[in-house]
Amino acid sequence: MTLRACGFIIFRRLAHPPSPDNIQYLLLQTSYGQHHWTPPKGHVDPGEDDLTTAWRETQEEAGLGQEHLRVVDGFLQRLHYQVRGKEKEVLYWLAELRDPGIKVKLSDEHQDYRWVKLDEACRLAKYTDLQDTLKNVQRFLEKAEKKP
Ligand SMILES: Nc1nc2c(ncn2[C@@H]2O[C@H](COP(=O)(O)OP(=O)(O)OP(=O)(O)OP(=O)(O)OC[C@H]3O[C@@H](n4cnc5c(=O)[nH]c(N)nc54)[C@H](O)[C@@H]3O)[C@@H](O)[C@H]2O)c(=O)[nH]1
Repeated sequence: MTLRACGFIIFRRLAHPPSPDNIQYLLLQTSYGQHHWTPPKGHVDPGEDDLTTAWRETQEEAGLGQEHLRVVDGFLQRLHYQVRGKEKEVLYWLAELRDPGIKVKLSDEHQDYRWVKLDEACRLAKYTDLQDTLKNVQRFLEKAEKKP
């Protein structure tokens, strides 16, 4: 059976420098395994719908809820990779931190977090599919800004 996880790619915009250089992404580092970096996400509980999972995991792992985040319409990315011989599907929605000063609160599952620009986010997220997803987000945001 395919493993399934859902989460949010979360970004914030700082007041300076001018856009798009002010866009930073939130990555969390696991406190277990290879200490890898990903956006907040986690396994779908039995009977739970995907978006509910994304919100629950984001609240549990980063302390961020609907009062802190604004979902960006029109973006949903699916990743497929293998974990210990099993297929895994991960769905990421996109959300912006409403107030860039809001603090992240980690759970025991993570040991560190960083707000980083695209280049550094791609360096931390060492998987090509996740790097491509982050690049897609950046393009998506830059295109949205150019719309009248
Ligand atoms: N002690 C211990 N405990 C673990 C371990 N493992 C899990 N636990 C427990 O599970 C709970 C987590 O539950 P949730 O939060 O609900 O689930 P998720 O958020 O889904 O978390 P996972 O960590 O299960 O899943 P992934 O992030 O998907 O990593 C799995 C593998 O895939 C690779 N990988 C990661 N991302 C990408 C990508 O974007 N692209 C590609 N291509 N590959 C990627 C990565 O290299 C890794 O080897 C924890 O509380 C622990 O109790 C472990 O190794 N040791």
